[in-house]
Amino acid sequence: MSLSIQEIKNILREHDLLKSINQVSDHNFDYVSYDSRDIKPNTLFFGKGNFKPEFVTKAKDAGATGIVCEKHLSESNGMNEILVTNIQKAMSLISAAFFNYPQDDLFIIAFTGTKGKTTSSYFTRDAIEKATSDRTALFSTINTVVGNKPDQTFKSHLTTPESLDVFKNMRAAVDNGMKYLIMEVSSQAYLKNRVYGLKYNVGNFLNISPDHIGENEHPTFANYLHCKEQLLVNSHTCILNADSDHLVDIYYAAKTTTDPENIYLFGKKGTTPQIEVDLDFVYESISDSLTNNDIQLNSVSEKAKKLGLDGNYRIGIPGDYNESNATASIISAGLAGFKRGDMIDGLASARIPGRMEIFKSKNHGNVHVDYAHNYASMNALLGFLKRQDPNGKVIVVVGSPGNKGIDRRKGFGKALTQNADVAFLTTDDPAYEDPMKIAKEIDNHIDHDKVDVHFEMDREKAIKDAINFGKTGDIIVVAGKGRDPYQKINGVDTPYPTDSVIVEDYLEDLNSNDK
Ligand SMILES: CC(=O)N[C@H]1[C@@H](OP(=O)(O)OP(=O)(O)OC[C@H]2O[C@@H](n3ccc(=O)[nH]c3=O)[C@H](O)[C@@H]2O)O[C@H](CO)[C@@H](O)[C@@H]1O[C@H](C)C(=O)N[C@@H](C)C(=O)N[C@H](CCC(=O)O)C(=O)O
Ligand SMILES: Nc1ncnc2c1ncn2[C@@H]1O[C@H](COP(=O)(O)OP(=O)(O)OP(=O)(O)O)[C@@H](O)[C@H]1O
Repeated sequence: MSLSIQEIKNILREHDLLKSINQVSDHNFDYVSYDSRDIKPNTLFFGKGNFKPEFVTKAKDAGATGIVCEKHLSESNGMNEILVTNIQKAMSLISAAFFNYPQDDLFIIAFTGTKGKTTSSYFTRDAIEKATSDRTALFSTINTVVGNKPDQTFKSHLTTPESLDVFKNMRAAVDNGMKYLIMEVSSQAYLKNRVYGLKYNVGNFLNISPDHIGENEHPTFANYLHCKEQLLVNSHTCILNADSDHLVDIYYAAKTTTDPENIYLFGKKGTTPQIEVDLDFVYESISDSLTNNDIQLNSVSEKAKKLGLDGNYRIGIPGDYNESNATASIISAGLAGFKRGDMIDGLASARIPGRMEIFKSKNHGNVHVDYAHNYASMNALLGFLKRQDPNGKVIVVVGSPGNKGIDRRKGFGKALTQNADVAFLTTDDPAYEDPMKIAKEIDNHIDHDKVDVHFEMDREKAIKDAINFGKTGDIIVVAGKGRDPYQKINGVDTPYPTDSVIVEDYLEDLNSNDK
């Protein structure tokens, strides 16, 4: 891979991003990086975000010969300096060119939404994996998969990576023989231009509710919605959940760049969308249990009928909200050319790490480990579990993160009051805040006539206490972290065994002791 200064100049001019170039030599760059700890000879270094001038010196000393940034720095004297009006946009466009536009060789299905991005991405990959002969890459919050060898699957740091990593990972995927890519696109990715210039074959809008608003995230809900809608503006074909809030706004965002003939709306049977546009697909819940869901999908419009997707589908994990996630996945796969028969087995056996994992105990009720970590997901999860088993007590272990999503504290208080009998408030990525202070803020929003509240900041102990509290028939929910292997404490990712492992190990002990 290599890229010349002339090519960079052309790209930046075309996109009106170039301020000036101070060219000291005429050569090609052989490597690109935004991190001074990852430099090779002849690197083009991107000075982005909260970077410090000393990182430029470090990069130069390590072999960087060019820098792209927004302001001149004396530390870059002697380097080829490219000044731009927007570093994030420039980095995305230059990275796509450096990695030789790998997106052109992938059929890309993208998902956005407040909830269900990871689930729908896994559903889609599992559904088509066999039919693609294992040639489906995945960029998800949990794992990044760029090939089939063990070292080609690795843990993700962000839901949607930095643009340079997006294109680097896509190049790896193409070189490893991947033909399809399923990716999650966060609103933050648009706010930070991590996918600037990228187009998707199919873009899904799952749902929207207030989240990720506050310091370091979105300034307002309007900005959050706007950022999410950019996925549709950049998709050749759009799939919209017609049961989503703000549907009119979302539909018109899709229509600005996509012919309505290439917009597919789906909804649950019996609900009336807030828009006077006919649905293309309707799904009906046939059964939802604690082990799986069955749905019937019916095409309504002529264009939907052509996809040949009608029929019954079993979904491998429980949660009635997963019916809409799976419907989006099925239509996405249909638009990629797959038929019902290609995907029914994969969808029926789909599993998502840390989402709706159920662990059975002999005498303490069943334990559900799930990633629910805001009002919408907690309410959907607890509501579903209560409908399944209305007689047991609902016992919930939950915390709320520090320095972000402050609104979640109120949301958890509300969801617990509506659905829970007992809450064990604990620690969840406290960052630079005191976890007890966060727990007290959740508690301020709980109605104590309805919920019995316990405080235990050691998360592992809180989980064990909640299990011990449970009796046969009770529903124990460990929410918010799933198989997340860290607690983010004071800027450090502190290793944590994961909720799932703690529950599994503890129940193994209890079950072998309990008669
Ligand atoms: C607000 C935001 O988007 N921040 C991201 C951004 O930070 P940043 O550009 O300021 O980078 P930084 O880590 O402060 O460091 C500054 C620069 O100096 C460089 N550096 C640093 C140290 C050094 O020795 N040398 C050096 O060159 C770094 O590589 C970086 O380029 O770039 C970093 C990677 O370079 C990300 O880790 C960081 O995400 C933060 C940690 C984060 O948590 N973001 C969340 C809000 C997020 O993006 N979440 C969404 C999901 C939301 C959802 O669920 O919908 C996501 O897509 O993951
Ligand atoms: N369509 C949905 N509506 C409401 N809740 C959902 C939906 N899909 C999943 N959930 C709940 O939200 C949790 C997170 O789901 P998932 O990881 O798929 O969402 P996500 O959009 O990737 O979330 P995040 O952006 O927080 O990483 C699940 O564990 C489940 O409790």
